[in-house]
Amino acid sequence: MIPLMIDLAARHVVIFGGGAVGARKAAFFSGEARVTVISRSFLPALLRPGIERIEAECAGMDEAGLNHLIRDAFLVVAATSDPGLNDRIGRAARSAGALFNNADGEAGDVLIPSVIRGERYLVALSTGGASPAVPRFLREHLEERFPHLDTMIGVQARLREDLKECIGSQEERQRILRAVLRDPEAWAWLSSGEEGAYQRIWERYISGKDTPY
Ligand SMILES: C[C@@]1(CC(=O)O)c2cc3[nH]c(cc4nc(cc5[nH]c(cc(n2)[C@H]1CCC(=O)O)[C@@](C)(CC(=O)O)[C@@H]5CCC(=O)O)C(CC(=O)O)=C4CCC(=O)O)c(CCC(=O)O)c3CC(=O)O
Ligand SMILES: NC(=O)C1=CN([C@@H]2O[C@H](COP(=O)(O)OP(=O)(O)OC[C@H]3O[C@@H](n4cnc5c(N)ncnc54)[C@H](O)[C@@H]3O)[C@@H](O)[C@H]2O)C=CC1
Repeated sequence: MIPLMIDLAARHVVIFGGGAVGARKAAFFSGEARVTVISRSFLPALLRPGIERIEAECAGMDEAGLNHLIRDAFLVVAATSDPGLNDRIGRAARSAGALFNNADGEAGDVLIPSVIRGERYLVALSTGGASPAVPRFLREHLEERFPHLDTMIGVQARLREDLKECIGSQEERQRILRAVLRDPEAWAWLSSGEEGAYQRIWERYISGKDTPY
């Protein structure tokens, strides 16, 4: 499997199963795609505008019934508690040419990763299905460890432009950018905002006498 970033605006994502897993997948997609959840019951988290719901018992549904429900889907997610049903949904999705993610049953052709997203970055973590607790653990660890990552990216972006004006050697510029990333104090300064942190970093690494890198 390989990671891709896909623009789902105006795409239709059809999710089977209105439990905790179906609700999590719906929240994941509903910021961007049109989302329909099909289930015989729905958790309260799914009872909100922006998510279309179809109440249906799918166990006895024939292929034609399933095909009708996914007819214009770009991606189909099976998140019912019945792996046999999930696998049938997967076969229908494949024959309709839609991508398929299976929350429980035979693996589909799409896995949903843990995602850490800021204004200027996106990290997706996966174990390929081996241990879903690990991507979540890593997400929580990284969120806690780097609460100001967006600010650091802003500082780095500005620094790399400004360094081009005053330092001719690319190797030297690279060394400074990397030294800032490894400097615990630089990370601590970020909590006071981008401007203040930038000034202190500039002073330490460029205009000041102290060049610790
Ligand atoms: C294969 C995959 C299919 C798919 O859904 O795409 C899948 C499958 C299964 N997960 C199960 C259980 C758990 N899933 C989580 C958490 C997440 N699971 C997610 C993805 C995936 N889960 C895909 C592979 C991802 C990968 O590894 O790369 C995340 C990343 C994204 C998301 O779902 O939103 C999200 C974290 C989001 C976040 O918080 O950042 C936790 C942890 C927890 O919640 O604390 C547990 C309990 C602990 C455990 O069992 O590990 C079970 C039932 C096992 C059983 O019956 O015991 C199955 C079915 C099976 O294994 O057959
Ligand atoms: N992929 C993942 O990240 C995870 C997957 N799982 C697995 O995913 C499955 C779903 O988990 P939960 O949401 O916690 O289960 P749940 O039991 O809370 O929800 C299942 C949903 O599917 C619906 N459903 C079941 N059979 C149906 C049918 N015949 N027709 C229509 N709707 C039907 C139910 O009404 C319910 O809304 C479980 O098998 C679980 O082991 C569990 C944890 C994480």
